[in-house]
Amino acid sequence: MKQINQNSVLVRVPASTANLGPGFDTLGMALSLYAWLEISVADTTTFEFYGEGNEELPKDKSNLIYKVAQMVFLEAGVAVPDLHIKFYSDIPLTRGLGSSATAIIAALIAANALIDSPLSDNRLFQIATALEGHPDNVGASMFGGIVVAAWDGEKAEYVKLTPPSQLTTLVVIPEFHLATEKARQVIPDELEMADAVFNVGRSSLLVAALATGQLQLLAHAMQDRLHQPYRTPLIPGMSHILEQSVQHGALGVALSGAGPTIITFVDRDLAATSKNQLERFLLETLSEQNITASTHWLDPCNNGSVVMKQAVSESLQLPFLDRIKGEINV
Ligand SMILES: Nc1ncnc2c1ncn2[C@@H]1O[C@H](COP(=O)(O)OP(=O)(O)OP(=O)(O)O)[C@@H](O)[C@H]1O
Ligand SMILES: N[C@@H](CCO)C(=O)O
Repeated sequence: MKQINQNSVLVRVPASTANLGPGFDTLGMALSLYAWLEISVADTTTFEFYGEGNEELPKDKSNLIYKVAQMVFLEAGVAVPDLHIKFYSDIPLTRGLGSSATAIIAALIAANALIDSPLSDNRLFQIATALEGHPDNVGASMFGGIVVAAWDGEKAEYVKLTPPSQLTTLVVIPEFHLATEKARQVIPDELEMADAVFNVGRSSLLVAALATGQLQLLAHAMQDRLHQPYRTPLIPGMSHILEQSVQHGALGVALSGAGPTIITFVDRDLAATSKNQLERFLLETLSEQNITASTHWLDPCNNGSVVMKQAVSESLQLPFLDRIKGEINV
């Protein structure tokens, strides 16, 4: 068995929005909202979680982060150590911003870095895709930018695009949780050919529009008939937001991942008054349905996961995080 040379590793992983409308299980974009994971070799396995909802996560060896780290050690043929796991996340759980993908990617990258990275990034991506069941969130969280990916159940292939510099996003995050598993159950097993053609056209146009910076095409290109129509009953107010956001200043709009968060794509030079108007529209539409929500302006994040270079003695404490959030621009 190989030996572990480092004591501690800290990684930062961005949130992601999946599908971008028509690219179900295929398109993902990293967002400027982050989770941090620090793992250290320890005598017994212990956990510290910070961030909304994270204190509820299992704090034993059934925890996703612990189990995924073990997969890396096992595949690399390294003696499985006990770990001290510290996780801090600004990414809300079960809201459509890829929290499960960030946990998986963070665990894979941190565990691999702890043992001097014997597994390639591509291998980590393959493991992450198989664990998550689709490559869109994990690809974006790992590589950053916009990831276009296809998985056949065995192998995932992807291309990363740099998001257009004019593009920013406004997300509206409802207070309620919606597990991806539940939001996948409502999608039918079969599809009309006309709807399939509709989505192939929109998804292809969307990738071309994003690759060439033709943001005026987003309103058309972000339309979907594959999953959003079936998920609208799960999110009251969503159909009105999908229909009306462009009239309220957005370039395009989509359900973020499996929801309930809705993401609007916005020209970063849009006038401040129009930005405020869009924000009000989103919040008021949900409020009319008695849904409390918050809005956040999030830029696309072109960097994927990063192993932070910091002294091993520094730990993942909140004052430390405040400092790295302010100082490190990766
Ligand atoms: N840090 C973590 N440690 C352990 N489990 C986690 C962690 N983060 C997320 N999870 C698991 O992932 C679940 C959320 O995943 P889910 O796919 O339902 O939503 P999401 O990933 O936030 O949204 P989406 O996939 O739609 O973008 C949580 O309920 C929890 O079980
Ligand atoms: N593509 C996935 C993303 C959420 O994990 C879905 O829409 O179900």
